[in-house]
Amino acid sequence: MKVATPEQIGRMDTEAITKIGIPGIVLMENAALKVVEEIVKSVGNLKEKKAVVLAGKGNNGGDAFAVARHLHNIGAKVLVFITSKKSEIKNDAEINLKIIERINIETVEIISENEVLKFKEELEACDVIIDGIFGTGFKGQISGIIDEVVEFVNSSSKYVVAIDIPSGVNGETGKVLGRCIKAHKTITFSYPKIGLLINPGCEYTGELVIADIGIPKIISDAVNMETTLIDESHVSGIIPERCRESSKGNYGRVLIVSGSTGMTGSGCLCAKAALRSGSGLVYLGVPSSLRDIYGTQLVEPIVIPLEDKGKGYLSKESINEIIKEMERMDAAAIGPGVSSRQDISDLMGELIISATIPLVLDADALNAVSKDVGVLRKSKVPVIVTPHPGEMSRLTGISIADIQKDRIKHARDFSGKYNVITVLKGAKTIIATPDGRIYINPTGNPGMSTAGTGDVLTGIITGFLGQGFASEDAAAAGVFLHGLAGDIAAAKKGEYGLIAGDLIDELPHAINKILQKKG
Ligand SMILES: NC(=O)C1=CN([C@@H]2O[C@H](COP(=O)(O)OP(=O)(O)OC[C@H]3O[C@@H](n4cnc5c(N)ncnc54)[C@H](O)[C@@H]3O)[C@@H](O)[C@H]2O)[C@H](O)CC1
Ligand SMILES: [K+]
Repeated sequence: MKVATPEQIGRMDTEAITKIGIPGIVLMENAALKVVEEIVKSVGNLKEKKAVVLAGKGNNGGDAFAVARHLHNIGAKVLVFITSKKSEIKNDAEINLKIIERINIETVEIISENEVLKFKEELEACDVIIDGIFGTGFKGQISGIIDEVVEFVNSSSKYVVAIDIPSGVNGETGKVLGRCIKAHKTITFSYPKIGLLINPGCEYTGELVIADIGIPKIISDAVNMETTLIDESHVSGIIPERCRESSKGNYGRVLIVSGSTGMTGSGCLCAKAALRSGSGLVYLGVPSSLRDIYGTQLVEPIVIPLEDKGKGYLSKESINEIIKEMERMDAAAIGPGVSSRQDISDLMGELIISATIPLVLDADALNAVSKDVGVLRKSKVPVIVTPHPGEMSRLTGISIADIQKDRIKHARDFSGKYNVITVLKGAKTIIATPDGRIYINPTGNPGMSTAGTGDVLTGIITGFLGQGFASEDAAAAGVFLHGLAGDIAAAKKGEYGLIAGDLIDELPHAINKILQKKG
Protein backbone atom coordinates (compact mmCIF):
# COMPACT_ATOMS: atom_id res chain seq x y z
CA MET A 1 0.00 0.00 0.00
CA LYS A 2 1.35 3.42 -0.95
CA VAL A 3 2.04 5.92 1.87
CA ALA A 4 1.83 9.70 1.46
CA THR A 5 3.26 12.76 3.13
CA PRO A 6 0.83 15.45 4.31
CA GLU A 7 2.19 17.67 1.55
CA GLN A 8 1.33 15.05 -1.08
CA ILE A 9 -2.15 14.59 0.37
CA GLY A 10 -2.69 18.33 0.28
CA ARG A 11 -1.52 18.40 -3.34
CA MET A 12 -3.94 15.60 -4.29
CA ASP A 13 -6.71 17.46 -2.52
CA THR A 14 -5.97 20.69 -4.33
CA GLU A 15 -5.63 19.07 -7.75
CA ALA A 16 -8.86 17.12 -7.31
CA ILE A 17 -10.54 20.45 -6.63
CA THR A 18 -8.78 22.72 -9.12
CA LYS A 19 -7.94 20.36 -12.00
CA ILE A 20 -10.84 17.92 -11.86
CA GLY A 21 -13.46 20.18 -10.36
CA ILE A 22 -14.53 18.14 -7.37
CA PRO A 23 -15.59 20.78 -4.82
CA GLY A 24 -13.63 20.60 -1.57
CA ILE A 25 -16.91 20.46 0.33
CA VAL A 26 -17.69 17.18 -1.47
CA LEU A 27 -14.38 15.68 -0.34
CA MET A 28 -15.12 16.95 3.16
CA GLU A 29 -18.60 15.38 3.06
CA ASN A 30 -17.17 12.07 1.83
CA ALA A 31 -14.59 12.20 4.63
CA ALA A 32 -17.24 12.88 7.25
CA LEU A 33 -19.49 10.07 6.05
CA LYS A 34 -16.60 7.59 6.28
CA VAL A 35 -15.80 8.78 9.80
CA VAL A 36 -19.43 8.36 10.92
CA GLU A 37 -19.52 4.89 9.35
CA GLU A 38 -16.49 3.90 11.42
CA ILE A 39 -17.88 5.46 14.61
CA VAL A 40 -21.06 3.40 14.26
CA LYS A 41 -18.96 0.24 13.69
CA SER A 42 -17.15 0.86 16.98
CA VAL A 43 -19.79 2.48 19.20
CA GLY A 44 -22.92 0.85 17.80
CA ASN A 45 -26.30 2.57 17.49
CA LEU A 46 -25.77 6.22 18.33
CA LYS A 47 -29.45 7.06 18.91
CA GLU A 48 -29.69 8.88 22.24
CA LYS A 49 -25.93 8.48 22.77
CA LYS A 50 -23.84 11.58 23.50
CA ALA A 51 -21.03 12.66 21.19
CA VAL A 52 -18.55 15.43 22.04
CA VAL A 53 -16.96 16.76 18.87
CA LEU A 54 -13.72 18.78 18.94
CA ALA A 55 -13.16 21.05 15.93
CA GLY A 56 -10.08 23.06 15.05
CA LYS A 57 -9.96 26.09 12.81
CA GLY A 58 -8.90 24.36 9.61
CA ASN A 59 -10.43 21.72 7.35
CA ASN A 60 -9.89 19.00 9.95
CA GLY A 61 -12.38 21.04 11.93
CA GLY A 62 -14.55 21.31 8.84
CA ASP A 63 -14.66 17.52 8.68
CA ALA A 64 -15.62 17.53 12.36
CA PHE A 65 -18.56 19.90 11.77
CA ALA A 66 -19.84 17.62 9.00
CA VAL A 67 -19.38 14.57 11.27
CA ALA A 68 -21.39 16.38 13.96
CA ARG A 69 -24.20 16.95 11.50
CA HIS A 70 -24.45 13.31 10.46
CA LEU A 71 -24.28 12.11 14.06
CA HIS A 72 -27.08 14.53 14.86
CA ASN A 73 -29.09 13.21 11.92
CA ILE A 74 -28.87 9.63 13.17
CA GLY A 75 -30.15 10.65 16.59
CA ALA A 76 -27.04 11.27 18.67
CA LYS A 77 -26.91 14.14 21.14
CA VAL A 78 -24.05 16.24 19.75
CA LEU A 79 -22.06 19.03 21.35
CA VAL A 80 -19.32 20.75 19.35
CA PHE A 81 -16.36 22.43 21.05
CA ILE A 82 -14.32 24.72 18.79
CA THR A 83 -10.68 25.28 19.76
CA SER A 84 -10.54 28.72 18.15
CA LYS A 85 -12.76 31.76 17.57
CA LYS A 86 -15.51 31.10 15.02
CA SER A 87 -14.33 34.19 13.16
CA GLU A 88 -11.08 32.38 12.31
CA ILE A 89 -12.94 29.61 10.50
CA LYS A 90 -13.06 30.05 6.70
CA ASN A 91 -14.05 28.42 3.39
CA ASP A 92 -15.40 24.86 3.43
CA ALA A 93 -15.05 24.61 7.20
CA GLU A 94 -17.06 27.81 7.62
CA ILE A 95 -19.78 26.47 5.30
CA ASN A 96 -20.12 23.38 7.51
CA LEU A 97 -20.05 25.48 10.67
CA LYS A 98 -22.90 27.65 9.41
CA ILE A 99 -24.90 24.53 8.45
CA ILE A 100 -24.71 23.02 11.95
CA GLU A 101 -25.64 26.35 13.50
CA ARG A 102 -28.74 26.51 11.27
CA ILE A 103 -29.85 23.07 12.46
CA ASN A 104 -29.31 24.13 16.09
CA ILE A 105 -26.38 21.93 16.98
CA GLU A 106 -24.81 23.51 20.06
CA THR A 107 -21.33 24.94 19.50
CA VAL A 108 -18.98 26.28 22.19
CA GLU A 109 -15.78 28.24 21.53
CA ILE A 110 -13.13 27.07 24.00
CA ILE A 111 -11.24 30.30 24.49
CA SER A 112 -11.10 30.58 28.29
CA GLU A 113 -10.93 28.39 31.39
CA ASN A 114 -14.74 28.60 31.76
CA GLU A 115 -15.30 26.70 28.56
CA VAL A 116 -12.57 24.23 29.47
CA LEU A 117 -14.47 23.37 32.65
CA LYS A 118 -17.71 23.01 30.65
CA PHE A 119 -15.81 20.76 28.23
CA LYS A 120 -14.56 18.64 31.12
CA GLU A 121 -18.09 18.21 32.50
CA GLU A 122 -19.50 17.27 29.11
CA LEU A 123 -16.70 14.74 28.65
CA GLU A 124 -17.74 12.87 31.77
CA ALA A 125 -21.27 12.39 30.39
CA CYS A 126 -20.45 11.47 26.80
CA ASP A 127 -20.14 8.13 25.00
CA VAL A 128 -17.65 9.08 22.30
CA ILE A 129 -15.18 11.90 21.60
CA ILE A 130 -14.33 12.92 18.04
CA ASP A 131 -10.96 14.65 17.50
CA GLY A 132 -11.15 17.15 14.64
CA ILE A 133 -8.65 19.67 16.04
CA PHE A 134 -5.66 19.18 13.74
CA GLY A 135 -4.98 17.04 10.71
CA THR A 136 -2.33 17.29 8.00
CA GLY A 137 -1.91 20.99 8.65
CA PHE A 138 -0.43 20.48 12.10
CA LYS A 139 3.11 21.66 12.80
CA GLY A 140 5.16 21.96 15.96
CA GLN A 141 3.37 21.16 19.19
CA ILE A 142 0.08 21.65 20.93
CA SER A 143 0.06 24.44 23.54
CA GLY A 144 -2.18 26.65 25.65
CA ILE A 145 -5.82 25.82 26.13
CA ILE A 146 -5.76 23.08 23.48
CA ASP A 147 -3.09 21.36 25.58
CA GLU A 148 -5.51 21.29 28.53
CA VAL A 149 -8.29 19.98 26.29
CA VAL A 150 -6.09 17.16 25.00
CA GLU A 151 -5.07 16.27 28.55
CA PHE A 152 -8.71 15.95 29.59
CA VAL A 153 -9.51 13.81 26.56
CA ASN A 154 -6.62 11.45 27.26
CA SER A 155 -7.44 11.15 30.96
CA SER A 156 -11.10 10.41 30.27
CA SER A 157 -12.06 6.77 29.84
CA LYS A 158 -14.05 7.60 26.74
CA TYR A 159 -13.77 6.08 23.27
CA VAL A 160 -11.78 8.51 21.09
CA VAL A 161 -12.00 8.69 17.29
CA ALA A 162 -9.42 10.82 15.46
CA ILE A 163 -10.22 12.42 12.12
CA ASP A 164 -7.36 11.88 9.65
CA ILE A 165 -4.53 12.21 12.20
CA PRO A 166 -4.57 12.16 16.02
CA SER A 167 -4.12 15.84 16.90
CA GLY A 168 -0.54 16.43 18.01
CA VAL A 169 1.18 13.95 15.67
CA ASN A 170 3.31 15.35 12.87
CA GLY A 171 1.86 13.55 9.85
CA GLU A 172 5.19 13.48 8.04
CA THR A 173 7.72 12.56 10.71
CA GLY A 174 5.52 10.82 13.28
CA LYS A 175 7.08 13.09 15.89
CA VAL A 176 5.03 14.06 18.94
CA LEU A 177 6.70 17.08 20.48
CA GLY A 178 4.12 17.82 23.16
CA ARG A 179 0.79 16.36 24.22
CA CYS A 180 -1.17 14.38 21.67
CA ILE A 181 -4.62 12.86 21.39
CA LYS A 182 -4.46 9.11 22.06
CA ALA A 183 -7.13 7.65 19.80
CA HIS A 184 -8.80 4.23 19.88
CA LYS A 185 -9.44 4.55 16.14
CA THR A 186 -8.11 6.89 13.46
CA ILE A 187 -9.80 7.27 10.09
CA THR A 188 -7.20 8.68 7.71
CA PHE A 189 -8.13 9.85 4.24
CA SER A 190 -6.91 8.65 0.84
CA TYR A 191 -3.55 7.18 1.98
CA PRO A 192 -1.86 6.47 5.30
CA LYS A 193 0.57 9.23 6.25
CA ILE A 194 4.12 8.20 7.15
CA GLY A 195 3.75 9.70 10.63
CA LEU A 196 0.92 7.30 11.46
CA LEU A 197 3.02 4.23 10.69
CA ILE A 198 6.25 4.83 12.61
CA ASN A 199 7.09 5.56 16.24
CA PRO A 200 5.97 7.48 18.15
CA GLY A 201 3.05 8.57 15.92
CA CYS A 202 1.81 5.00 15.45
CA GLU A 203 1.35 4.68 19.22
CA TYR A 204 -1.45 7.27 19.10
CA THR A 205 -3.59 6.06 16.21
CA GLY A 206 -5.29 3.03 17.74
CA GLU A 207 -6.94 1.02 14.95
CA LEU A 208 -5.98 2.74 11.68
CA VAL A 209 -8.60 2.82 8.91
CA ILE A 210 -7.72 4.18 5.46
CA ALA A 211 -10.83 5.77 3.93
CA ASP A 212 -11.30 6.49 0.24
CA ILE A 213 -12.91 9.92 -0.08
CA GLY A 214 -13.01 10.10 -3.86
CA ILE A 215 -9.63 11.47 -4.97
CA PRO A 216 -9.54 10.38 -8.65
CA LYS A 217 -6.87 7.82 -9.58
CA ILE A 218 -5.64 10.10 -12.35
CA ILE A 219 -4.56 12.50 -9.58
CA SER A 220 -3.14 10.03 -7.03
CA ASP A 221 -1.31 7.98 -9.71
CA ALA A 222 0.55 11.13 -10.74
CA VAL A 223 2.00 11.60 -7.25
CA ASN A 224 5.36 9.93 -6.71
CA MET A 225 4.79 8.30 -3.33
CA GLU A 226 8.20 6.80 -2.49
CA THR A 227 7.05 5.01 0.64
CA THR A 228 5.23 1.67 0.79
CA LEU A 229 3.52 0.07 3.76
CA ILE A 230 4.24 -3.63 3.36
CA ASP A 231 0.92 -5.46 3.64
CA GLU A 232 -0.43 -8.90 2.80
CA SER A 233 -1.39 -8.00 -0.74
CA HIS A 234 2.06 -6.55 -1.39
CA VAL A 235 3.74 -9.76 -0.18
CA SER A 236 1.28 -12.02 -2.00
CA GLY A 237 2.36 -10.26 -5.19
CA ILE A 238 5.95 -11.29 -4.44
CA ILE A 239 5.51 -14.93 -3.37
CA PRO A 240 4.65 -17.06 -6.41
CA GLU A 241 2.48 -20.18 -6.35
CA ARG A 242 4.65 -23.23 -6.98
CA CYS A 243 4.27 -25.14 -10.23
CA ARG A 244 3.55 -28.84 -9.76
CA GLU A 245 6.49 -29.97 -11.88
CA SER A 246 9.60 -28.83 -9.93
CA SER A 247 12.71 -30.01 -8.13
CA LYS A 248 15.01 -28.73 -5.37
CA GLY A 249 17.03 -26.90 -7.99
CA ASN A 250 14.05 -24.69 -8.81
CA TYR A 251 14.11 -23.16 -5.36
CA GLY A 252 17.65 -22.01 -5.06
CA ARG A 253 20.90 -23.05 -3.46
CA VAL A 254 22.05 -20.74 -0.70
CA LEU A 255 25.30 -20.56 1.24
CA ILE A 256 25.44 -19.29 4.83
CA VAL A 257 28.93 -18.40 6.05
CA SER A 258 28.70 -18.55 9.79
CA GLY A 259 30.04 -19.60 13.14
CA SER A 260 32.91 -19.52 15.56
CA THR A 261 33.64 -21.25 18.86
CA GLY A 262 30.64 -20.79 21.13
CA MET A 263 28.63 -19.14 18.34
CA THR A 264 27.21 -22.11 16.43
CA GLY A 265 23.52 -21.53 17.15
CA SER A 266 23.10 -18.53 14.85
CA GLY A 267 24.15 -20.48 11.77
CA CYS A 268 21.70 -23.25 12.66
CA LEU A 269 18.84 -20.77 13.07
CA CYS A 270 19.76 -19.02 9.84
CA ALA A 271 19.97 -22.26 7.86
CA LYS A 272 16.69 -23.65 9.20
CA ALA A 273 14.95 -20.33 8.46
CA ALA A 274 16.25 -20.38 4.89
CA LEU A 275 14.82 -23.87 4.45
CA ARG A 276 11.50 -22.90 5.98
CA SER A 277 11.33 -19.94 3.58
CA GLY A 278 11.32 -22.47 0.74
CA SER A 279 14.98 -22.85 -0.24
CA GLY A 280 15.75 -25.98 -2.23
CA LEU A 281 19.24 -26.51 -0.80
CA VAL A 282 20.97 -24.79 2.11
CA TYR A 283 24.71 -25.07 2.66
CA LEU A 284 26.28 -23.96 5.93
CA GLY A 285 29.96 -22.96 5.63
CA VAL A 286 31.53 -23.21 9.10
CA PRO A 287 34.99 -23.41 10.73
CA SER A 288 36.09 -27.01 10.09
CA SER A 289 36.94 -27.80 13.70
CA LEU A 290 33.31 -27.09 14.67
CA ARG A 291 31.70 -29.18 11.94
CA ASP A 292 30.67 -32.04 14.25
CA ILE A 293 28.71 -29.66 16.47
CA TYR A 294 26.56 -28.65 13.51
CA GLY A 295 26.25 -32.23 12.42
CA THR A 296 24.49 -33.05 15.70
CA GLN A 297 22.12 -30.06 15.46
CA LEU A 298 21.09 -30.12 11.82
CA VAL A 299 19.49 -32.60 9.44
CA GLU A 300 18.50 -30.85 6.21
CA PRO A 301 21.27 -28.20 5.79
CA ILE A 302 24.53 -29.45 4.26
CA VAL A 303 27.57 -28.54 6.39
CA ILE A 304 30.69 -27.38 4.50
CA PRO A 305 33.87 -27.34 6.64
CA LEU A 306 36.01 -24.25 5.91
CA GLU A 307 39.68 -23.75 6.82
CA ASP A 308 40.13 -22.50 10.39
CA LYS A 309 43.60 -23.85 11.23
CA GLY A 310 42.01 -25.65 14.18
CA LYS A 311 41.24 -22.34 15.90
CA GLY A 312 37.44 -22.41 15.77
CA TYR A 313 37.02 -19.31 13.58
CA LEU A 314 37.41 -18.84 9.83
CA SER A 315 40.96 -18.20 8.64
CA LYS A 316 41.86 -15.91 5.73
CA GLU A 317 42.68 -19.02 3.70
CA SER A 318 39.00 -19.98 3.73
CA ILE A 319 38.23 -17.17 1.28
CA ASN A 320 39.15 -19.27 -1.74
CA GLU A 321 36.97 -22.12 -0.55
CA ILE A 322 34.04 -19.74 -0.01
CA ILE A 323 34.44 -18.06 -3.42
CA LYS A 324 34.57 -21.51 -5.02
CA GLU A 325 31.39 -22.58 -3.23
CA MET A 326 29.67 -19.38 -4.32
CA GLU A 327 30.08 -20.41 -7.95
CA ARG A 328 27.37 -23.08 -7.49
CA MET A 329 25.09 -20.98 -5.29
CA ASP A 330 22.27 -18.50 -6.02
CA ALA A 331 22.68 -16.32 -2.94
CA ALA A 332 24.74 -16.12 0.25
CA ALA A 333 24.47 -14.79 3.78
CA ILE A 334 27.62 -13.80 5.61
CA GLY A 335 27.97 -13.05 9.25
CA PRO A 336 25.90 -14.90 11.82
CA GLY A 337 28.34 -15.77 14.60
CA VAL A 338 31.57 -15.40 12.58
CA SER A 339 33.05 -13.22 15.41
CA SER A 340 34.47 -9.71 15.06
CA ARG A 341 38.19 -10.54 15.19
CA GLN A 342 40.42 -8.36 12.98
CA ASP A 343 41.36 -11.18 10.61
CA ILE A 344 37.67 -11.98 10.17
CA SER A 345 37.13 -8.32 9.25
CA ASP A 346 39.77 -8.58 6.54
CA LEU A 347 38.13 -11.76 5.29
CA MET A 348 34.68 -10.12 5.17
CA GLY A 349 36.01 -7.23 3.14
CA GLU A 350 37.59 -9.54 0.59
CA LEU A 351 34.41 -11.63 0.36
CA ILE A 352 32.27 -8.57 -0.35
CA ILE A 353 34.61 -7.47 -3.13
CA SER A 354 34.89 -10.95 -4.66
CA ALA A 355 31.27 -12.11 -4.27
CA THR A 356 29.57 -13.26 -7.48
CA ILE A 357 26.05 -13.78 -6.08
CA PRO A 358 23.59 -11.55 -4.15
CA LEU A 359 24.65 -11.14 -0.53
CA VAL A 360 22.99 -10.61 2.83
CA LEU A 361 25.39 -9.13 5.38
CA ASP A 362 24.40 -9.48 9.00
CA ALA A 363 25.75 -9.34 12.55
CA ASP A 364 29.56 -9.70 12.69
CA ALA A 365 29.90 -9.14 8.95
CA LEU A 366 28.40 -5.70 9.56
CA ASN A 367 30.70 -5.10 12.51
CA ALA A 368 33.60 -6.06 10.25
CA VAL A 369 32.40 -3.73 7.48
CA SER A 370 32.02 -0.83 9.92
CA LYS A 371 35.83 -0.67 10.04
CA ASP A 372 35.86 0.20 6.32
CA VAL A 373 32.29 0.88 5.16
CA GLY A 374 33.50 2.03 1.74
CA VAL A 375 34.11 -1.60 0.83
CA LEU A 376 30.36 -1.91 0.23
CA ARG A 377 30.69 0.30 -2.82
CA LYS A 378 33.21 -2.16 -4.32
CA SER A 379 30.71 -5.01 -4.40
CA LYS A 380 29.76 -6.21 -7.87
CA VAL A 381 26.52 -7.84 -6.67
CA PRO A 382 23.33 -6.65 -4.91
CA VAL A 383 23.94 -6.38 -1.17
CA ILE A 384 21.34 -6.32 1.61
CA VAL A 385 22.53 -5.20 5.05
CA THR A 386 20.38 -6.00 8.07
CA PRO A 387 21.60 -3.88 10.99
CA HIS A 388 19.83 -3.37 14.25
CA PRO A 389 20.22 0.22 15.58
CA GLY A 390 23.46 -0.65 17.41
CA GLU A 391 25.06 -2.09 14.28
CA MET A 392 23.74 0.90 12.29
CA SER A 393 25.42 3.18 14.79
CA ARG A 394 28.74 1.41 14.27
CA LEU A 395 28.30 1.53 10.48
CA THR A 396 27.50 5.24 10.39
CA GLY A 397 29.19 6.69 13.48
CA ILE A 398 25.81 8.22 14.42
CA SER A 399 24.50 7.59 17.95
CA ILE A 400 21.75 5.05 18.44
CA ALA A 401 19.53 7.77 19.90
CA ASP A 402 19.93 9.94 16.81
CA ILE A 403 19.33 7.01 14.48
CA GLN A 404 16.13 6.15 16.31
CA LYS A 405 14.97 9.76 16.05
CA ASP A 406 14.81 9.54 12.27
CA ARG A 407 15.06 5.92 11.18
CA ILE A 408 13.81 6.55 7.66
CA LYS A 409 16.37 9.30 7.00
CA HIS A 410 19.34 7.28 8.24
CA ALA A 411 18.32 4.12 6.40
CA ARG A 412 17.75 6.09 3.19
CA ASP A 413 21.05 7.99 3.53
CA PHE A 414 23.02 4.79 4.08
CA SER A 415 21.44 3.01 1.12
CA GLY A 416 22.06 5.97 -1.17
CA LYS A 417 25.66 6.44 -0.01
CA TYR A 418 26.72 2.77 -0.24
CA ASN A 419 24.38 1.48 -2.95
CA VAL A 420 22.90 -1.25 -0.74
CA ILE A 421 19.47 -2.20 0.48
CA THR A 422 19.28 -1.34 4.16
CA VAL A 423 17.00 -3.28 6.51
CA LEU A 424 17.05 -1.17 9.69
CA LYS A 425 15.55 -3.54 12.22
CA GLY A 426 13.42 -2.55 15.21
CA ALA A 427 9.76 -1.86 15.96
CA LYS A 428 8.46 -0.93 12.47
CA THR A 429 11.51 -2.15 10.53
CA ILE A 430 12.47 0.24 7.73
CA ILE A 431 13.77 -0.93 4.36
CA ALA A 432 15.55 1.60 2.14
CA THR A 433 16.67 1.19 -1.49
CA PRO A 434 19.64 2.99 -3.11
CA ASP A 435 17.25 5.17 -5.16
CA GLY A 436 15.53 6.51 -2.06
CA ARG A 437 12.42 4.38 -1.85
CA ILE A 438 11.21 3.28 1.59
CA TYR A 439 9.24 0.29 2.88
CA ILE A 440 7.68 0.30 6.36
CA ASN A 441 6.93 -3.03 8.01
CA PRO A 442 3.90 -3.22 10.33
CA THR A 443 4.27 -6.79 11.60
CA GLY A 444 6.09 -8.06 14.68
CA ASN A 445 5.92 -7.57 18.43
CA PRO A 446 8.18 -6.99 21.46
CA GLY A 447 8.35 -10.74 22.06
CA MET A 448 10.75 -10.87 19.13
CA SER A 449 13.41 -8.96 21.04
CA THR A 450 15.16 -12.20 21.92
CA ALA A 451 18.44 -13.86 20.89
CA GLY A 452 18.56 -15.29 17.40
CA THR A 453 15.57 -13.58 15.78
CA GLY A 454 18.00 -11.57 13.62
CA ASP A 455 19.60 -14.80 12.41
CA VAL A 456 16.15 -16.09 11.47
CA LEU A 457 15.44 -12.93 9.46
CA THR A 458 18.76 -13.26 7.64
CA GLY A 459 17.88 -16.84 6.74
CA ILE A 460 14.44 -15.91 5.42
CA ILE A 461 15.73 -13.06 3.26
CA THR A 462 18.58 -15.22 1.95
CA GLY A 463 16.15 -18.03 1.17
CA PHE A 464 13.97 -15.68 -0.87
CA LEU A 465 17.03 -14.22 -2.64
CA GLY A 466 18.08 -17.75 -3.56
CA GLN A 467 14.64 -18.36 -5.06
CA GLY A 468 15.22 -15.52 -7.46
CA PHE A 469 13.32 -12.70 -5.74
CA ALA A 470 14.64 -9.21 -6.47
CA SER A 471 16.66 -7.94 -3.51
CA GLU A 472 14.08 -5.41 -2.32
CA ASP A 473 11.29 -7.97 -2.70
CA ALA A 474 13.27 -10.56 -0.74
CA ALA A 475 13.83 -7.96 1.99
CA ALA A 476 10.21 -6.74 2.06
CA ALA A 477 8.66 -10.22 2.02
CA GLY A 478 11.27 -11.48 4.48
CA VAL A 479 10.71 -8.72 7.01
CA PHE A 480 6.92 -8.94 6.76
CA LEU A 481 6.77 -12.72 7.10
CA HIS A 482 9.36 -12.74 9.90
CA GLY A 483 7.12 -10.37 11.86
CA LEU A 484 3.94 -12.20 10.92
CA ALA A 485 5.46 -15.49 12.12
CA GLY A 486 6.34 -13.67 15.33
CA ASP A 487 2.76 -12.44 15.73
CA ILE A 488 1.38 -15.92 15.15
CA ALA A 489 3.85 -17.33 17.70
CA ALA A 490 3.06 -14.60 20.25
CA ALA A 491 -0.68 -15.28 19.87
CA LYS A 492 0.01 -18.90 20.85
CA LYS A 493 2.73 -18.51 23.48
CA GLY A 494 2.62 -14.89 24.59
CA GLU A 495 5.44 -12.40 24.10
CA TYR A 496 7.48 -13.44 27.15
CA GLY A 497 7.90 -17.06 26.15
CA LEU A 498 8.68 -16.41 22.48
CA ILE A 499 12.09 -17.59 21.24
CA ALA A 500 13.74 -17.43 17.82
CA GLY A 501 12.99 -21.06 16.99
CA ASP A 502 9.26 -20.32 17.32
CA LEU A 503 9.53 -17.93 14.38
CA ILE A 504 10.94 -20.72 12.24
CA ASP A 505 8.17 -23.07 13.33
CA GLU A 506 5.46 -20.53 12.48
CA LEU A 507 7.00 -19.29 9.21
CA PRO A 508 5.17 -21.92 7.06
CA HIS A 509 1.86 -20.78 8.55
CA ALA A 510 2.71 -17.15 7.83
CA ILE A 511 3.56 -18.01 4.22
CA ASN A 512 0.35 -20.03 3.87
CA LYS A 513 -1.65 -17.07 5.16
CA ILE A 514 -0.23 -15.00 2.33
CA LEU A 515 -0.72 -17.69 -0.33
CA GLN A 516 -4.36 -18.04 0.70
CA LYS A 517 -4.76 -14.36 -0.22
CA LYS A 518 -3.88 -15.22 -3.79
CA GLY A 519 -7.21 -16.98 -3.86
N1 LIG B 1 -7.98 14.74 0.69
C1 LIG B 1 -7.96 14.94 1.98
O1 LIG B 1 -7.12 14.40 2.70
C2 LIG B 1 -8.94 15.87 2.61
C3 LIG B 1 -8.61 16.38 3.85
N2 LIG B 1 -9.43 17.18 4.52
C4 LIG B 1 -9.18 17.55 5.89
O2 LIG B 1 -8.37 18.70 5.87
C5 LIG B 1 -7.35 18.54 6.85
C6 LIG B 1 -6.22 19.48 6.57
O3 LIG B 1 -6.81 20.77 6.74
P1 LIG B 1 -5.89 22.07 6.94
O4 LIG B 1 -6.81 23.21 7.07
O5 LIG B 1 -4.87 22.09 5.87
O6 LIG B 1 -5.10 21.83 8.27
P2 LIG B 1 -5.57 21.39 9.71
O7 LIG B 1 -7.07 21.41 9.81
O8 LIG B 1 -4.87 20.15 10.07
O9 LIG B 1 -4.90 22.57 10.61
C7 LIG B 1 -5.68 23.40 11.30
C8 LIG B 1 -5.04 24.73 11.54
O10 LIG B 1 -4.23 24.58 12.69
C9 LIG B 1 -3.15 25.49 12.63
N3 LIG B 1 -2.06 24.87 13.34
C10 LIG B 1 -1.12 24.04 12.85
N4 LIG B 1 -0.27 23.64 13.83
C11 LIG B 1 -0.67 24.26 14.96
C12 LIG B 1 -0.20 24.26 16.30
N5 LIG B 1 0.89 23.57 16.66
N6 LIG B 1 -0.87 25.01 17.24
C13 LIG B 1 -1.97 25.73 16.87
N7 LIG B 1 -2.48 25.77 15.59
C14 LIG B 1 -1.82 25.04 14.66
C15 LIG B 1 -2.88 25.67 11.17
O11 LIG B 1 -2.56 27.01 10.95
C16 LIG B 1 -4.19 25.30 10.48
O12 LIG B 1 -4.82 26.48 10.06
C17 LIG B 1 -7.04 17.09 6.75
O13 LIG B 1 -6.35 16.62 7.86
C18 LIG B 1 -8.43 16.48 6.62
O14 LIG B 1 -9.01 16.29 7.90
C19 LIG B 1 -10.58 17.72 3.84
O15 LIG B 1 -11.56 18.14 4.66
C20 LIG B 1 -11.19 16.65 2.96
C21 LIG B 1 -10.21 16.17 1.94
K1 LIG C 1 -7.53 15.09 14.16
